Amino acid sequence: MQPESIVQEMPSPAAAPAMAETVLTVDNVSKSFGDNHVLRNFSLALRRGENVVVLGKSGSGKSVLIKCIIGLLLPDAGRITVLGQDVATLDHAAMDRLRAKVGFLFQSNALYDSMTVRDNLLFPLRRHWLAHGPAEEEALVHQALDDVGLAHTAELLPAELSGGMRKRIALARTLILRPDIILYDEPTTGLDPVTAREIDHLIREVQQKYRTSALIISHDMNCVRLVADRVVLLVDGRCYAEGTYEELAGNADPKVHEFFA
Ligand SMILES: Nc1ncnc2c1ncn2[C@@H]1O[C@H](COP(=O)(O)OP(=O)(O)OP(=O)(O)O)[C@@H](O)[C@H]1O
Repeated sequence: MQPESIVQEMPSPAAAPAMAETVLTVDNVSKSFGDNHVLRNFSLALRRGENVVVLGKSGSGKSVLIKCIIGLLLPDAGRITVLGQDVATLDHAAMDRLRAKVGFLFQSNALYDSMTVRDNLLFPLRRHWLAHGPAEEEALVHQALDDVGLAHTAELLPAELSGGMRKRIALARTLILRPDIILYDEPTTGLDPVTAREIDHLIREVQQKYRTSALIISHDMNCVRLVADRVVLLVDGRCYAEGTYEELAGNADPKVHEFFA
């Protein structure tokens, strides 16, 4: 019989004082839809400056997990803490303030097609009242575009950009708010292999430049290998295994091995 999980009991953030500050904890979260028990006592911790990839098969609950983290779904049990705040206790205004510190890179990029790149970047800035006047806005737009290597694209429309460029602009729109945490939903899906690797490197550059923490959902094993400091395997609703890419790649457990075969 297969074990339910090969992970040791997750250490609570308080029990890991030697590690960097924990910026996000998912603590024994369960979420079901009727008889479909998607998350079952799932736990993970994300530390400052760390990239954690959640790896799971299609339908394993990765999107449900992200939705619980950003407060779009309410867990049936367990607790999610983001930057020290219990997500379940936040009212709309507090959740909105928290979302300014947690960037979310949608798989679809979710750019506004009718707006220029500049206006796409200004949108979150103005929504969260984070810039003071046109000169500061312009400087922030320029810095964010420079960070993703697309300083010359401010006047272009999303339709005038390649898929990889749109992904970079979506990341710039996230970066402009200087988030503490970035949640990446399948960041390389739909991109050709060369462009996908460029995005992987950009994810690493952002991590190193701004010391952001990132939770990344990905099926792309090259992406996982390149961006993950730690990989969490979501199997049967649980954290089945966790470790570095190399540790898990060398794990002989069949449920772990099939991801790396
Ligand atoms: N709002 C909802 N109502 C009912 N069931 C849902 C809802 N959202 C998700 N589910 C179910 O939860 C399960 C996990 O879905 P989820 O989208 O999280 O999977 P995933 O791991 O992100 O898959 P993929 O990699 O294919 O995107 C699926 O069985 C799905 O049908």
